[in-house]
This record gives sequence, C-alpha cells and structure tokens, in this order.
Amino acid sequence: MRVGCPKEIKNHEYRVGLTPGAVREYVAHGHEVMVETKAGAGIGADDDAYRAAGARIVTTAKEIFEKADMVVKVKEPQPGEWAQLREGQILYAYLHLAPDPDQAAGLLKSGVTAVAYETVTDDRGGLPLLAPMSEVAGRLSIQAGATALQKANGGRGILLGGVPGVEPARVAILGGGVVGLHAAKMAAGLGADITILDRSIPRLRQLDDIFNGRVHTRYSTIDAIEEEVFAADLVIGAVLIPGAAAPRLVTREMLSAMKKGSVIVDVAIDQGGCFETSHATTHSEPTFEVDGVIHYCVANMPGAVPITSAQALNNATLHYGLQLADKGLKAIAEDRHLRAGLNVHRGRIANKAVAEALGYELVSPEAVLNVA
Ligand SMILES: NC(=O)C1=CN([C@@H]2O[C@H](COP(=O)(O)OP(=O)(O)OC[C@H]3O[C@@H](n4cnc5c(N)ncnc54)[C@H](O)[C@@H]3O)[C@@H](O)[C@H]2O)C=CC1
Ligand SMILES: CC(=O)C(=O)O
Ligand SMILES: [Mg+2]
Repeated sequence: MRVGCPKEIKNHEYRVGLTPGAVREYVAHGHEVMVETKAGAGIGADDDAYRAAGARIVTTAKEIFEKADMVVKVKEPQPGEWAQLREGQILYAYLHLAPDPDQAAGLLKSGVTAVAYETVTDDRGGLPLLAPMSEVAGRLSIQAGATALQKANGGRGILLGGVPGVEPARVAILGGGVVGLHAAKMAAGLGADITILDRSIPRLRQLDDIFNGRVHTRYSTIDAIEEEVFAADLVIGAVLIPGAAAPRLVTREMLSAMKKGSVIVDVAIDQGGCFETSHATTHSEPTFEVDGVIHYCVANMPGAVPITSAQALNNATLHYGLQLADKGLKAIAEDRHLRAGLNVHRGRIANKAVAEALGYELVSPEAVLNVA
C-alpha cells in the first residue's frame, strides 16, 4: 500500500503521524511511504532521517492526499485537508467528531474511510490509542494549571504544594481514568491536596489502592462535584464517555460560586469539554477568563511536548497502522477493536456515540464492511 504522512497544520501542533522508526516498520512490511518535507521538524527528525528509514520525501501535502491509499496523521483533518480526502482512501488519525459537526460533514462528503484513534478499543475495556496522549495531557494539565494559578497569569496566586507551615492548594479531578490518574500523580508529586471524582466505583477502588491514602476519592454526584469544585484552586476536567460529547458537569451557575482566580484545565475539551463555559483554545492563546475563573482549554495539549508525545503515539498506533496497510478494509472487518475505531465509511457514520451526538443515522461497521 502507499502510505502518506503530511505535516500537521493545527496551531502549534508539532507531533508527526509517523516517526522515522515507524516508517522503517512500514517499509519492512513492503509498503511505500511518502512523507511531507519537514513533517518531523518538531521532533528533530529531518528529511534525511526519513529518507534513511526508507521514505520518499514529497514537497506538498497535496501530493500525499492525491496519491496515498492511507493517510496517517495526528490531529483531526483541518478544513483544507477534508477537501482533499477521497473515497477509497483510509484516514488514520484522532478525529473527535462528536463535538465537531463541520468536520463530520466534511469527512462524509469526501467518501473517505476514517478510523479514529480515540475509539479503538482493547480487551481490557481501555482505549489504547488514546491512552498515551491522555498520559501526556494528564501530566501536562498540572503544569498548565500551576502556571495559570500564578498571580501574574490571572490566577489566585497559590503554590500547589504550599510550603511548611502553609496549606497546599486543593485540586479536584473530574474523571479518574488515564488523564485523571496522571494528573493526580503529578499533583501528588508537587504536594497538592487532591480529590478524584469518578462514576465508576471499581475505578475509585483502584485509585485508592494506587495512591494508598495520598488522594481522596469521591463518587461523582452533583453534590460532590459542587463541594469539590467550590473548594478547589485547580479543577481538572478529565471525564470521557467514549466517542460521545463530554457530559457538562460544571454549569455556568456553579462557576459563579468558585473561588476568584481559581483555574479550570478542561482536558476533555476535545470531546466538547465538561464545563459549560469551556470553548477550545490553542497553544498561542491557551486561556480565557469567565466569572473570575481562568479556563485552559487546549484541544491538542500533547502537541506542546512532541518529542515525548510523537514517540508515545507511534508506539501505540503502529500495530493497527501496519494491519491497515497490510490488509486494507479487511483489517477492520477482521478485528473488533479496530472496527470500534471506524467512525466514517463512504459517506456513512459507523460509530454509535458519534451518530447519536450529531443526529446522523448509524450504519454499523459490521454492515458497511459486510462482516457476518
Ligand atoms: N486536550 C487534549 O489535548 C487531550 C484530551 N484528552 C481527552 O481527555 C478526556 C479523558 O480521557 P481519558 O482519561 O483517556 O479517558 P478514560 O476513559 O480513561 O477516563 C474517563 C473517566 O471518566 C469517568 N467518568 C465518566 N462520566 C463521569 C462523570 N459523570 N463523573 C465523573 N467521572 C466520569 C469514567 O468512569 C472514566 O474513569 C477525553 O475526552 C480525551 O479525549 C486526551 C488526551 C489529550
Ligand atoms: C487525544 C488528542 O486529542 C490529542 O492528543 O491531541
Ligand atoms: Mg485533542
């Protein structure tokens, strides 16, 4: 198969869909790989590194969209990219379609077969192609929150860990999945007072075991969310219902009862965000303020640390990427976890949560791929 990797064009997105190491694996499987010039610049991989791995360097993304049978990217295609996708082509990338009707319409119109990293599943009920970026974003969320809390940045002016004789800051984490766990690890390392809220009691048990009393856990009800959010200096939004728009757990009304200068880091913004007042921001202008509460809502947080993120992402995407390149649609038909990743196929939505969120008719992946 002819596999293509364009340079990412989202604001301050420095990751790359294929590292030179991944290219070498595709080439070893007999595939032809085209990489746009400078696609790896953000991770310090120059065109020669890609050539050494066996790629052909092309000067424009246009050539990749025209010629590739499969396009491997990091972020959801931007408007100029949707227009170049076409029927018979596979797109393998993050999509986050539920809160993004325009992109969904663009992908449907193109006829492309789009596999979304974030809805591919595994045997343990996890999301293995989302998890590494959730690890990164969870860890970054505390760095971003700590910075925004500084007075000169509009925050309350409180140090997460306090100092001997002075109380630490309070951190509330909504959702104790991968983002929540990694946020809690960082916040614990800095000495904050942490509470994690989740709807899954087994997950709260696991977190209690992991942290051995170092963090508080609470079942996520409206009451519990209000108490924790009102008392918090920093709130991390980390809930997910796979494929679906994020539940709005903190309303505009609740916001007015939060401490002035407190900070929200809504990591779940890529699925629409779990605060009513959130809207997506970029690394260029990451924060805005509503009712005295600083909001950080960057939808591609891992793009800020591409050396870590691109490697972690490629580690996770390589297996299914090779399956897709080796077998095409048959790979999706054969593997139920990859089928869970199929979001769009030849003008139809093939993911239930996405179809429900956007009001499209669902056609099951089994039906479109003629799987018995
Ligand atoms: N902004 C960014 O750059 C990035 C955003 N993300 C996003 O972060 C979000 C979280 O991802 P993961 O941690 O990997 O998901 P996950 O599936 O590991 O964890 C989500 C957790 O939310 C919990 N949850 C669901 N409804 C809840 C409720 N009402 N109250 C409390 N908890 C609830 C679930 O039980 C689960 O434990 C996703 O939207 C993901 O796409 C991930 C990476 C980067
Ligand atoms: C998961 C996601 O949206 C990201 O890594 O940018
Ligand atoms: Mg995102």
